Amino acid sequence: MGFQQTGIPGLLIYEPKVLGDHRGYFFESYNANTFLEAGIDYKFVQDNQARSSYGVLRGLHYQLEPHAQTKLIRVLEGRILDAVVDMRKDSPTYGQSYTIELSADNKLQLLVPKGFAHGYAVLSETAEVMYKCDDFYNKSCEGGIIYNDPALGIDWGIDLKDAIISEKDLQLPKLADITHNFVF
Ligand SMILES: Cc1cn([C@H]2C[C@H](O)[C@@H](COP(=O)(O)OP(=O)(O)O[C@H]3O[C@H](C)C(=O)[C@H](O)[C@H]3O)O2)c(=O)[nH]c1=O
Repeated sequence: MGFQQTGIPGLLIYEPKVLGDHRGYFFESYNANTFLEAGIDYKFVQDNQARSSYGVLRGLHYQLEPHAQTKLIRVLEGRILDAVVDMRKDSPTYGQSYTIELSADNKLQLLVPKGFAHGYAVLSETAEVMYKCDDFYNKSCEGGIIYNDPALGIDWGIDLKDAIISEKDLQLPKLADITHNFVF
């Protein structure tokens, strides 16, 4: 319960305190004071929610400054393989990817700071994903990395020949081919 390091600076797993009783359970899915007590101070301004079927793969996406986004991701229904890539040029873990299964059952959340590309693949029949962002959507600041970039070697947990991917995401570049200067 609480926050757990991932080995990548700033990328944290959060496990909420689940209060069960004879009716079911209750937990605070987000409480700013809980984060502040851990020295984590983000001002989330936008909540996103997406529903997908098995095999849908969204990402890997990021937004550049001045609209780079920190995200707090959780799953309301089903299971996903969540994946991030550290794109912070001055980071000791630049170019490293990290994956974790997030699900309605494990109730784990992933706190992804600005400077990461983010994506997920749906492992269950359907999945409902919700995430908080600390900056607003801005299409002109959007960027991304192709999901199967061999340099990242992400195992999405699904058979990629069955993956359901947007045309936009199929056109994304490899990390090595991204020329713009990341400003995070
Ligand atoms: C992200 C976003 C999208 N939209 C609109 C734009 C499109 O008309 C429609 C679907 O957008 P998109 O295909 O970019 O949705 P995803 O592929 O789920 O994108 C997300 O994928 C990965 C997992 C992420 O982490 C990002 O938050 C986000 O890029 O929603 C909005 O109106 N507001 C938004 O904040």
